[in-house]
Amino acid sequence: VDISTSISGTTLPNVFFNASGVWCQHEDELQAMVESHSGALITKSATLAPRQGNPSPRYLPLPLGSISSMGLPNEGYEYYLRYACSFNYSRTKPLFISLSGLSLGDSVKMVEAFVAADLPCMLEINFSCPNVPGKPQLGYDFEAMDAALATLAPLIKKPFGIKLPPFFDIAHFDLVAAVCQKYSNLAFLTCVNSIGNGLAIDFETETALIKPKDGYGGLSGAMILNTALANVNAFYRRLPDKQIIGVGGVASGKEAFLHILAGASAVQIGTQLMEEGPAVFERLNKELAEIMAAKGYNTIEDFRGRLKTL
Ligand SMILES: O=C(O)c1[nH]c(=O)[nH]c(=O)c1I
Repeated sequence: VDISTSISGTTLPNVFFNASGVWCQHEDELQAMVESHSGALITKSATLAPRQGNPSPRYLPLPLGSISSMGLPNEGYEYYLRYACSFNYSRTKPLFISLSGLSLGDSVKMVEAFVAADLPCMLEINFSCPNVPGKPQLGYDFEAMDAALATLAPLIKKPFGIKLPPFFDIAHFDLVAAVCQKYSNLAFLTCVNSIGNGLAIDFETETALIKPKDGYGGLSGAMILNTALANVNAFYRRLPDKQIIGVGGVASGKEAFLHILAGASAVQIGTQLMEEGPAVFERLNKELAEIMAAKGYNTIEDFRGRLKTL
């Protein structure tokens, strides 16, 4: 995502954009993203049919991040296909489309429609929605993930990416990387989705904070930064021919710097965008540029992936 941004005189690639799900369900939100200082934008994960999602309260900020169980509310893939057809690709910033089929058959139908439209937007196939009651997420079923990629990668033909859940076992990093390596047009991995099925409880009322699923929801924000950095770096080390988009716990230029040091080529913002609004992107670009200047780095490639170990 090298939409360059000129901060303090230097032109830097603008590596920031929204995490799918935040500020991207409706056209007015997407327009606010276009007008923001983000380097790109991505739509809310789409299903075949529109969905209301789970009952509210379904998102809440927490002291160290947030908990959410939205339940895949979206306008249906045709809404985002129309948006992608009318998007001005020459004048704006790169557009990513997130698809999250409730079945492989649904994903195939949505992918076929986007492929038929032959648009410059980039597909990010979501393998990791943790909040659809009764639907275990694909990201934790490695055979099903492999089968889905075996079907979808040849259909998509062009470069595309997948949104992965966090993994917590070295053997899982190895297994998932081995699956991803098989698909040459799988160009990027977005790591990580929320840490699924956490539980936030109100001490006074002794009640779960969010309504869906007895209060179980995805954990995001500061509390998942170190898990996100580990996943970005694990796949960066294992998949040198692919790019990693880092997401999880980025609230300032500092966490963005750490994601890039771990290997990220771009950085998505979720909870902090939810809390601060699209103005967050101007601040993040400025802070990252200041950190780079202070450390003597001129470009992202001067430090991307250069994490040292002891
Ligand atoms: O509940 C959601 O809509 C949701 N929530 C998440 O935390 N990740 C996802 O990929 C999705 I699709």
